[in-house]
Amino acid sequence: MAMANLARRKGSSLLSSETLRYTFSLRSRGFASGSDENDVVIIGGGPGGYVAAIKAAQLGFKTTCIEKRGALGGTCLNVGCIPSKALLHSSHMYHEAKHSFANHGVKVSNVEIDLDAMMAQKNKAVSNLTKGIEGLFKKNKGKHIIIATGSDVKSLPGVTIDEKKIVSSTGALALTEIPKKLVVIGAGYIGLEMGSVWGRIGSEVTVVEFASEIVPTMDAEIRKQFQRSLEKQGMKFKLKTKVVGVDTSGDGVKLTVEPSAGGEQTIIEADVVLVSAGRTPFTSGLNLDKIGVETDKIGRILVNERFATNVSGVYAIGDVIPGPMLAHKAEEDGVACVEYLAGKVGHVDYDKVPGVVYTNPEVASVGKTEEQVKETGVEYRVGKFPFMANSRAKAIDNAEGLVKIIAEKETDKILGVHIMAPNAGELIHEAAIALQYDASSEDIARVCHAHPTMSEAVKEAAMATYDKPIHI
Ligand SMILES: Cc1cc2nc3c(=O)[nH]c(=O)nc-3n(C[C@H](O)[C@H](O)[C@H](O)COP(=O)(O)OP(=O)(O)OC[C@H]3O[C@@H](n4cnc5c(N)ncnc54)[C@H](O)[C@@H]3O)c2cc1C
Ligand SMILES: NC(=O)c1ccc[n+]([C@@H]2O[C@H](COP(=O)([O-])OP(=O)(O)OC[C@H]3O[C@@H](n4cnc5c(N)ncnc54)[C@H](O)[C@@H]3O)[C@@H](O)[C@H]2O)c1
Repeated sequence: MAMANLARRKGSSLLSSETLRYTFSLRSRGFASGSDENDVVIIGGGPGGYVAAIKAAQLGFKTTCIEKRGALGGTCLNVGCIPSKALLHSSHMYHEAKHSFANHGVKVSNVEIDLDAMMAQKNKAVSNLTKGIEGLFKKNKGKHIIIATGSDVKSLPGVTIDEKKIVSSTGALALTEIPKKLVVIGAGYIGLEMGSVWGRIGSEVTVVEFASEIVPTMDAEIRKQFQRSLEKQGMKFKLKTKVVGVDTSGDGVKLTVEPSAGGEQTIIEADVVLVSAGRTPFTSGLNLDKIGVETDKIGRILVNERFATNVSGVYAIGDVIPGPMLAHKAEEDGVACVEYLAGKVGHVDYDKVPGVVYTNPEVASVGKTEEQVKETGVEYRVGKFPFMANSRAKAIDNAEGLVKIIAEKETDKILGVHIMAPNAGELIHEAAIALQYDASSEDIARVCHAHPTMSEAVKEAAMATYDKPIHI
């Protein structure tokens, strides 16, 4: 019986070029069955790699996964999606207990944070899930080797990450004390999520952002409301500002900042600084230049629609190639890539990958922003519905946010959906399906939605797009 073969490599020395050459030779052999060789070797056990490995085994390939970390799951499970969502949930519960329970007639006194317990709960979630993948590997038999080396934190000139005073997201997920003053560099996904975690449990959070707005990729109207909401929660923003120097010689950190366009410098003091100004593809140690794999200016491996690089037999998926740096996108890449290898047709549409910022409220979107639609020159309609007019949101006293739908004027085909709500990350999937199947706003509006649910706001926004809503 074929057993799961999990080859792990610890330490910083990554895959040798020898292993990559080995991968080519396997591909050129055309996945001959009955041999002791692997059909598919996958480098990296993150969401891209481990999902590709499972799919490859399901499709009958002899597969091996090579992972340098001591656990599977990659950035996402070990130091990304999962631990951050664990801390977001714990800190949210604390915040609710302190600020919202009383409104619901629930009296609590002495609400306190036990940071060790909070971190232990996060660590438990991570280890359960990473072990779970090993279970999935065994269940799917076969030798599994996953390839997809993911991404790493993008460093900033003159800012050295020590994971103590100057931390990346990895350090921010494991602080042993609540910093009095946290400065976040970059108002993107990581900055706003981790800023929320520490802000909720007591840190004074200042976010320094180079651009003139937070999450520059977000629909502008939603973004403005989102920023106001975060400001109400106490987060401070310094937009159009860049960090030009960092001094860690004293007890804390002194950051020198100046306007992005240049100008007068000021000093911001912090106990901890989080560097969250983007991530960069991770290909260190792969000797890509030696084997001639083409990359773009920022180091992303270039692939065709079948995930093949310019070097025969070499494929790439996930954060290491162009496209949204998201776990679910990496998973879709993994499945599609292996399906192509099996002679089937794979499918990933990068224009329909949902994105979610897991703050409170959450902000979720799929498809185009209004600004992007405008740029295409297509005539469009916008329908909106505020949660203030949604009965479930009112019943639970959490009615911040809205649903916004953008549809082509002539055909009513939905082009983009943007939701700000406590559970926007769940609500967005109705819209993702609608976009995938080229639905019109009327299609959504005519589907019976259960009452009372937050999803009714999606239906009402759809009604507002092609006609009129009922409840406003
Ligand atoms: C703090 C944080 C929060 C995030 N939250 C979310 C979220 O909520 N939702 C979401 O969709 N995305 C989130 N992301 C992004 C998500 O983690 C990535 O998009 C996703 O992990 C990419 O998957 P991947 O398989 O391409 O790469 P990775 O998950 O980075 O996995 C690559 C793996 O390859 C291994 N590796 C690298 N080189 C070698 C080598 N030479 N040999 C062997 N192994 C190697 C690495 O050790 C790593 O385990 C978050 C990221 C961070 C940092
Ligand atoms: N909820 C999620 O799905 C989730 C959560 C965390 C991370 N991620 C993924 O991880 C990736 C990396 O996250 P991130 O927050 O580091 O990147 P990001 O791309 O989301 O945001 C980076 C921000 O930093 C700003 N910036 C860049 N250089 C700067 C500088 N020198 N000074 C000040 N600001 C600067 C950018 O304008 C941008 O707003 C994200 O793109 C996302 O794909 C996703």
